[in-house]
Amino acid sequence: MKIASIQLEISDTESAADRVRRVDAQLGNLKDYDFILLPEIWMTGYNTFDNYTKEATLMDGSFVSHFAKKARDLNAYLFAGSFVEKSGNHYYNTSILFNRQGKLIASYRKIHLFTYGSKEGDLLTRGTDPVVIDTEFGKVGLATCYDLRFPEQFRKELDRGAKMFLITSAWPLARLNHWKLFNAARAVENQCFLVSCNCVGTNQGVVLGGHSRVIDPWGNVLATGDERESVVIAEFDLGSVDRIREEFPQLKHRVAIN
Ligand SMILES: NC(=O)CCC(=O)C(=O)O
Repeated sequence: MKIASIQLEISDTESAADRVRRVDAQLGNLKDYDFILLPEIWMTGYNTFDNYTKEATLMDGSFVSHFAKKARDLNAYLFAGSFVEKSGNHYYNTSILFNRQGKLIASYRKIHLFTYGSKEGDLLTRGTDPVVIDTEFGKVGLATCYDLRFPEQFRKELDRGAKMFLITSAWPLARLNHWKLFNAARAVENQCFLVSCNCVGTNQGVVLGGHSRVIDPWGNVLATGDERESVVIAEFDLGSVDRIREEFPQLKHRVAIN
């Protein structure tokens, strides 16, 4: 399975339309990938809270239809990162996954909204449902940035059959050590592959941390970005998850603790 994580630069000077054009150009260069990822609220810029309600779109709006077509053109699973979704009087941080035919096969509303120096929790409604979706390679669990700090969400996804986690993020450089730690911990404790997509650049004074990761169930970093815009790529066999879990059956040794 070939995977590409587009570690996008976010700046306050680029318009959303220009950023979409730039992403389209990057996608155009990614031939023969099975999974492609984009970061969290990348079109608006995660920290540009004043634009959240202005730029919010419906689930059947232009953001979704645009990337449905891209997935079809690329013949790839496209995890298009997240956008501000408007639904009735509520706004959500919603990530979306398309299959190779451009069908929207999963949408996930961020459960753990970030409130530490962030207006996300004031502006948005939190999601309630962890998401795991079947793909031709196996089951995949979705999560968004701050969710990484909450292992119980990933355990729930494991219990629903996840063999790989896809993470969309706008995680700052200030807590890069936590980012690296949680990326590895969620992979190792659940014996899953984990692929993350973070932003770089400076958005509303927040320096974003990059270091998008591809991590195997042993915690080995198969690929990583640095603090510059790049496409992080890796190739691995998701079938190896079953072999690793057989060889080192840690998940069979769980004890229900009340
Ligand atoms: N976008 C986010 O959820 C940021 C999370 C973060 O900065 C942290 O957990 O630290």
